[in-house]
Amino acid sequence: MAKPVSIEVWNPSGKYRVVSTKSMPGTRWINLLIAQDCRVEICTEKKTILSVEDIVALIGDKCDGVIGQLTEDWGETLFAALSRAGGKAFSNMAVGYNNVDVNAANKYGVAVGNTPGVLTETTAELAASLSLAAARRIVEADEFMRAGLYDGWLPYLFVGNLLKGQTVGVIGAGRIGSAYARMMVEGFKMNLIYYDLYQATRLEKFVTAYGAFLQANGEQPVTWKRASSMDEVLREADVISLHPVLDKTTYHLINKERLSTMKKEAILVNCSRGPVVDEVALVEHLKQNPKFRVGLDVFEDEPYMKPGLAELKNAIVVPHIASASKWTREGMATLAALNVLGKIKGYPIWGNPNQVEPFLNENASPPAASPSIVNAKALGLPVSKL
Ligand SMILES: NC(=O)c1ccc[n+]([C@@H]2O[C@H](COP(=O)([O-])OP(=O)(O)OC[C@H]3O[C@@H](n4cnc5c(N)ncnc54)[C@H](O)[C@@H]3O)[C@@H](O)[C@H]2O)c1
Ligand SMILES: O=C(O)[C@H](O)CO
Repeated sequence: MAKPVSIEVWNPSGKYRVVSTKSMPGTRWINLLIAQDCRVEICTEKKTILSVEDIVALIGDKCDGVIGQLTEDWGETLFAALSRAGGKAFSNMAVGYNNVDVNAANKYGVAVGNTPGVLTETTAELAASLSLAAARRIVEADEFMRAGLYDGWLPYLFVGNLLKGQTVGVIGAGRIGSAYARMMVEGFKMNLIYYDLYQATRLEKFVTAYGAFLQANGEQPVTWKRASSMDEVLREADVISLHPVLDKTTYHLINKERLSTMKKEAILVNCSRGPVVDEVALVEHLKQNPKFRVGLDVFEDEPYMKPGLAELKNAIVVPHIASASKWTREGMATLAALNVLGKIKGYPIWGNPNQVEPFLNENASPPAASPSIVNAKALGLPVSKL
């Protein structure tokens, strides 16, 4: 028998029981659920990562839907428990859903939601911040200053890399990868090389138009290239940012062999998922190549770092905060709640998960749809014509 898990209850008399495994930013998501007759239960346990047993206890005997987190293991056990409790909806409060076994959800007929779009620019901004911080050695310089080591300007003090005119490489040019590419091209006049399974047509058009604008103004135009292999990006780019989904094809995409093909002074940024990089190989590479720098938001065994990483001056490490802006986190909570609510109410699925703005407008009621259900097709759920 699992021990009871502490909760906070909103609208106790609500007809539908919706559980959130964590407290989430803002109150709009709670109000939207209450307005549609939901009793909202929020887990208030102090520990950061809930176990499968904790979540089974939270689901209990009757539960219509759950909002969960990317740190939780949503597999056979949890979907079976949710299904037994009468639940038909689960949403991650995240766009990535590599922590969810979608086949298990399909088996129990549970819709799986995610939260695309609302975190695109926020995540791209953090990737750009890490790129700049690594290029200009901002964290090292900050530590030096605070340690009282600065005794006057010197020609060699914290010399880094100029981004203008260098090449930015993007692996996974989807929503976030494309937004990051635009920031680096437009903001720093970098040339672009990208690799994705699909052509990023809008991104290519943007760089072409921006290059023409620069040329018309007497400046060096920026260029773009769609690489035919990932290795081409690794060989040619000065700054490389990783933005693919994590799946079998991207696990350890960056390994010892591939690191050795990169420029000795390259910068590698990872704001996707930790296991996209073989972190042990990365630590070794950083030790052997002190001018190679990394900016990491995600780690292979979160919350842990592989031994040696924390001691390296050529690594900047932050705790998975790429989507951490107030607007984005409140929006993620809203989208996750509306995914669950939409399924409970029998609404159709929103037609375009890349355009979720109508759900985020605080001054209007959200559309009667679930914003993004990743297994809608597998479950045969109807798609909204709105
Ligand atoms: N660090 C964070 O806080 C944070 C925040 C948001 C998203 N993410 C991660 O970023 C990922 C991407 O998010 P998105 O909204 O841009 O998703 P997206 O689906 O729009 O983009 C992912 C891209 O990866 C490409 N891709 C898939 N397999 C590939 C492969 N083998 N090689 C090259 N490209 C491949 C896809 O074609 C797609 O264009 C999420 O799945 C999530 O894991 C992390
Ligand atoms: O996938 C996501 O949404 C992130 O990792 C959380 O910000």
